[in-house]
Amino acid sequence: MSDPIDDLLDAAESGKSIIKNRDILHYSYIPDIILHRKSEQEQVTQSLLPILKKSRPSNLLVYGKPGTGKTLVVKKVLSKIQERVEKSNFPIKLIYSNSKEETTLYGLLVSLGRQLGLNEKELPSNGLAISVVFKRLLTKIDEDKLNAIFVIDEIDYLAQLVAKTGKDILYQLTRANERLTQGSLTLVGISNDLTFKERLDPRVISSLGEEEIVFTNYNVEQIKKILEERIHESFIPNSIEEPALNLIAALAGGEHGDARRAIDLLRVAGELAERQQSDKVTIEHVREASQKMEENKEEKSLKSFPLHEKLILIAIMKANGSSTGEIYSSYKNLCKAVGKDELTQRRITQMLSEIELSGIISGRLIHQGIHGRTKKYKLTISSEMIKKTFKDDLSLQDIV
Ligand SMILES: Nc1ncnc2c1ncn2[C@@H]1O[C@H](COP(=O)(O)OP(=O)(O)OP(=O)(O)O)[C@@H](O)[C@H]1O
Repeated sequence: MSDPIDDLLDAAESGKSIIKNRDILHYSYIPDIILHRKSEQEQVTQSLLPILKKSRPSNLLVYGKPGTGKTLVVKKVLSKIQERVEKSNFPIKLIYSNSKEETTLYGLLVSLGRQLGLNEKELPSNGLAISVVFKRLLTKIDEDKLNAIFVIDEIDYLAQLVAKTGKDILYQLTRANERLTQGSLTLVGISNDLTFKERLDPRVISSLGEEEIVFTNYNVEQIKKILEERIHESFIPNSIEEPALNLIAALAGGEHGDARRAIDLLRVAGELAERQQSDKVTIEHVREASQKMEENKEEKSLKSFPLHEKLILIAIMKANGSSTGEIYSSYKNLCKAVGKDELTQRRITQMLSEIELSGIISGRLIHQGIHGRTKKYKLTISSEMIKKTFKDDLSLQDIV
């Protein structure tokens, strides 16, 4: 009898492999050529260039929709500067951190501190006041006479973390130079939320946005060129059918030209083709990949909801298209079934609007004559998806 594991391993060893270098399809890969971003590369370089001349660059804000190459361009400019400063003995520190990878402001500051060279003893991973952590970062810059550039990716997320603690750390970061006697600190913020600035303190806006660069959206043709370049490096020749390539470009380029989505689609479609032992990626592989990615996204977003939001979603699933009042009574029953105290109707109404923003449900206002108006909600995803995802949740297993 054949062994199912051996069968698969044999197929993988002897079978067709159309992807010749998987790493090139990873989101962190920095390609040699960055297409369609000449002026953005020039602008970021111009802005950071003073550091090579031993003076402090202005703080910089880089904006643009997701997947428009912001991180890629900034990282590439930093690595080129790094190559050059390694040859000189001017103490420059280029530090990159992503706010989304840290759940607390403390964690983010510690990650910056570690990259500055502060160890656990000099900067413990917890237990200090934020102001003390911040002071230790500045003292390190000062004592070592460092010229530091802090790149903070997804800075809009940091702004949210800061808002939660009520500390004006962003303001302090942007104005750190006033507290340094030696060395300097420049802040480069990257944001894909174009409206995030509107929520900041005006003092922060003026110091953080000393310079601003906006990354425009890629169009479908540009996405196609980026894909062709990547395919050339990562796949064996002639392994992507032209209609498949066009479909990836159209799917990723349709909304706002998201190069990350395009490359992810390409990778997933390539993997599906390999798994099916096909020697070409076809339009069907791309469709399947797109569906799979969409499902993963929905599943991830469903899993991230807190318990009461999940209960609301189950309530809607049970009576799709029902009114706020009906959802509320069904939700109350579910709370009883899982042994949790119910929240107020007012809070649930508010939560419904928040969930609607995520796109998982959609609401429609219904006028009921003399009875006023109510909002009816329905799921935009399948109830199977909700069942499948929540079945893994011990506290929800019995009610889905
Ligand atoms: N012009 C380009 N040429 C080649 N690859 C690109 C280009 N622009 C983006 N990419 C690739 O697309 C992916 C997303 O790019 P990047 O991370 O820079 O986007 P971003 O604008 O920072 O997005 P986000 O705001 O979501 O972080 C990366 O894998 C990157 O290599």
